[in-house]
Amino acid sequence: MQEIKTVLIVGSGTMGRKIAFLTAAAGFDTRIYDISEKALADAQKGVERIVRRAVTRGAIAASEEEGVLARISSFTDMALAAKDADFISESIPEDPALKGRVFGELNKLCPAHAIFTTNTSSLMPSMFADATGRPDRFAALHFHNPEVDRIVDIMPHPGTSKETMAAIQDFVKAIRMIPIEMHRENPGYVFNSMFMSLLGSALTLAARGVASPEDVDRSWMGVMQMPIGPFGMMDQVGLETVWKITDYWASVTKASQAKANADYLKPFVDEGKLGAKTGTGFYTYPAPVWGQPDFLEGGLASG
Ligand SMILES: NC(=O)c1ccc[n+]([C@@H]2O[C@H](COP(=O)([O-])OP(=O)(O)OC[C@H]3O[C@@H](n4cnc5c(N)ncnc54)[C@H](O)[C@@H]3O)[C@@H](O)[C@H]2O)c1
Repeated sequence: MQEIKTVLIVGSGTMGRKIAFLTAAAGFDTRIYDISEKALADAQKGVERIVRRAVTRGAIAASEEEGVLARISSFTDMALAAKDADFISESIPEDPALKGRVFGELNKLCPAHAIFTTNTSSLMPSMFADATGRPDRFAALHFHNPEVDRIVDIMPHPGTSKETMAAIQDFVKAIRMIPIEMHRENPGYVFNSMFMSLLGSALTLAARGVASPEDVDRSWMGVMQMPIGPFGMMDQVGLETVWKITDYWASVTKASQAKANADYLKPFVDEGKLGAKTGTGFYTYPAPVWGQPDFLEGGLASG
């Protein structure tokens, strides 16, 4: 398997820029490709903030800051971005047709040895493996929040080669993350599959009017001794993302409760109440009540 020197990040949004930081910090020549100069300009500022936060929390030394930024270059020209790329990490919107089309274009422009990975949250790599044109060198490589945790899922589809899985494992270790090697496709990977069950159960309780989001969170936080509950977590993820995933799986599984849960989330999305990033979701930010010392007592105090 070819040595990996140059990593191409496709899509420079929330995830692409975080992954770009990881690969640049690990010493890889890192290219970011996006469709517009505006997206790349935003990403540049975003990466700078990520680098500064990494220095603050001690993930890299202040003296490394310039070197990390210098290893990252940005492109709107796919051919230039793809030239000599050894490893591709894709983080574009969650649409199998779009992902397949973009990988198909990349296949024509990237070297034959390059490995293709998708950071999809909820799609199966087999849905667009053939469209990549190199299914044996394609798998999902899924990050959670690399600024907070180091867990990364590697999920093959039935056509992924063993060599590709081994090369991805090595790459994950090289960027100082912890690989969770999956043996087969599974919606939600490992962590998210447990996590989505929790969020789904919490949504069901609220959507059916069994208990308020605050009390659902209190229950989870109080019993499990956790600093945040499922609705607080949904606000962190972004309610449009939670809605999209809930709605997508409701349509795939035809589960009526999942559809009711998606409908419960939709007004938040329509009103732009997307959670922590917009200042309002189930809670208001930057100081949500679930972070207050007396939150657990809240039920008693108000009741
Ligand atoms: N946000 C998360 O917490 C998270 C976590 C893990 C995985 N993911 C997955 O990562 C992927 C990206 O999510 P995100 O939150 O970073 O999205 P985002 O909307 O923040 O960013 C998507 C980026 O892709 C760009 N883009 C759109 N079409 C493109 C194209 N044809 N070619 C190149 N770039 C294009 C957009 O301009 C944007 O910069 C999704 O598949 C999502 O499911 C998200």
